[in-house]
Amino acid sequence: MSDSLRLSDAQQQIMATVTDLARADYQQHVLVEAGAGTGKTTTLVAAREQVVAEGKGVLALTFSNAGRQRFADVHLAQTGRNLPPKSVLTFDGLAFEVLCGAVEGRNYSGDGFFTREEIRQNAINESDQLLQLLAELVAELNDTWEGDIPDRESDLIELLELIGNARIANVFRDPRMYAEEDGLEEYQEAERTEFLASLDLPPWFYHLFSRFERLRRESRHLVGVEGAAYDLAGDPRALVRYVWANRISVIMVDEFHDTKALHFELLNVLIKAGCRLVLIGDRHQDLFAWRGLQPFSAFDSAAKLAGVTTLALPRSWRYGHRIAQMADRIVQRLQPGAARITGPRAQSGKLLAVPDLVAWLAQSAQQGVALADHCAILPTQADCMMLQLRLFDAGVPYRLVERVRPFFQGYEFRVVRALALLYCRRFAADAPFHVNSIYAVDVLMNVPALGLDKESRSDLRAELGLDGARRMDGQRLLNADPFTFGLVLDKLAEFLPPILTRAAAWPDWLALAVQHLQLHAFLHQRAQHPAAGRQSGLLLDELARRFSADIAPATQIQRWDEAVERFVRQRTNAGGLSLTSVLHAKGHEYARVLLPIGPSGWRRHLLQPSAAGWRELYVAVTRAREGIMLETTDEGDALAQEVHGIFGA
Ligand SMILES: Nc1ncnc2c1ncn2[C@@H]1O[C@H](COP(=O)(O)OP(=O)(O)OP(=O)(O)O)[C@@H](O)[C@H]1O
Repeated sequence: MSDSLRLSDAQQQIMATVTDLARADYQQHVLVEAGAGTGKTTTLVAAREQVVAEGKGVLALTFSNAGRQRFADVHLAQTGRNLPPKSVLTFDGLAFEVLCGAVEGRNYSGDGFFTREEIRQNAINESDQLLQLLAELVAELNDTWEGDIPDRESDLIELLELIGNARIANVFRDPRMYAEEDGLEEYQEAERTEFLASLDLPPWFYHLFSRFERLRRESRHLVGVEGAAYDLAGDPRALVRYVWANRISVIMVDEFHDTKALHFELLNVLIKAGCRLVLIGDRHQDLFAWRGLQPFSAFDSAAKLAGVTTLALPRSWRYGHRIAQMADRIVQRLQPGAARITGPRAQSGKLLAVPDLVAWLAQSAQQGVALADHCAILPTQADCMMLQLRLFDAGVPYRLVERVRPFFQGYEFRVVRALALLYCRRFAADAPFHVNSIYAVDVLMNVPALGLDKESRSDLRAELGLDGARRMDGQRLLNADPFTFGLVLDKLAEFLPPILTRAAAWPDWLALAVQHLQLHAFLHQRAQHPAAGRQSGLLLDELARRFSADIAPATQIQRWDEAVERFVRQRTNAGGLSLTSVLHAKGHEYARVLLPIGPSGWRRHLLQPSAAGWRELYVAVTRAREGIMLETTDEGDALAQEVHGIFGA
């Protein structure tokens, strides 16, 4: 334990209970419910040291890689030592260890999930192989589904993500999904379709999911780390062998709020293997509101375990009483009468509300204010795109955290760019050629309203060099030249609906194209969830508005390219503001958290409150150590009142 950190009484009580649990000769468990920033990870790391000192084998589990890294970092900071290998794993990481591991020449997995030879040859895992398997399956299924399943590489990556989420959510354990395809009565088929529609999933998704899972299991080489917990749930004895062989008797789960039914099944297996559980989490940080499914109540299930002691950590260390008050007001809306969240009075926390966040940031950047410890947190990635656009315009340097894409690589930007190119080629001077234009056209080719069949699409892709080999850095080697590119545009233009083949002035043509190519529907279908689909539509409108300026589209494209290049150069050496979505902000902390309260921000969370929405706002607010900064838009009394009600601003 580092000298600078003195554990509070509540933290010490947890330590003492964990020590008792490790020493006791009967099975006990501890469940700690605590608010954000109350020192959950800090306490768990300290408790782990104590259990190790008792001579017991302990395994710490988290859900995300970020959580695992944070656990390891806190351990290093507290003890000055690195954790021994494999002592903190994600659930999927543990499952992978178990399914691929062996002890004294015997696999943990009873039916020899992998042979030693396979492990030696490293034949396992590799998401590239998963992608290949999925690509083959999609190609096969598309014969039946007439090309409805999107099949570009980026689509396949998104489909893998969707399949991963479907696994965690265990949606296909729903009785409506059980029946085998061949034996389905008509009404069962209707029920299944309805269930899929209620999750906003297309009808082919069930077929894709179930066939993919079957193939993946059969091929055995293709178990990836991601989603491995799902496979392990089908082989519980392997898990028992693993903990016995490694003499693990205490399991600690950080981020317990992320436990889904699937993971709880594994925890039950661990209990049957004789392990004691130490579970710590914050029920309000469960953000897994995937497609409107009822979240699994891990805390309620854990509270019913035999021999469980429930404890709490009441006080935040991260932020002072002012931010604690905001967090508390959100929690009270989620769960009236919930235990109050408090923070030290001496550490007050700042609240600043400005009408234009971007202008404030631009001014601060000019005055040399370091923005590196500031993070703008938005509800979805699509919201991040909109803010990016504003930051980009104002020349404010920013850094994208985790999977947030630069807006100029998003579908919305690419599809509008491709339309501008088509217009140039058909009605104006020739279309400017640039590698980004090839990617843009590739997106447009997938718009269903254009009606390209699979063959035409793949011919055009081949002409653009999009099926070509990859370079070492994973980028494709695009070999199209301006001449071929022009021909591809001509061929693509043949698929335009008649109304778009008639000459019209530029911005009017663009508006017609957005409407007649049903681009909102296209983006909605590609979004991970409906809210993201709506935001994606707003971004499309905004980009279309920008491209509608009274300047020739060719000039506009060139200007964008120059601006993007400038921006990328500037970004590489700037310690700019971080920008992320709430999902990726989890587990991190920043000095200042910036929350835009506009249409592409937290507005709908305040005006159309829902439990999932409140949880997201709670996570965003509680990432702040020193202050919250709001961008308040003048959108009427109702919003102003809500902002006042939560933030006191
Ligand atoms: N006893 C203590 N004294 C001083 N600071 C502490 C103490 N316990 C925790 N902290 C500090 O409080 C902050 C939050 O701690 P920690 O990350 O462990 O909280 P958490 O509850 O796991 O957070 P989250 O809810 O975001 O996962 C850290 O900066 C940590 O160093």
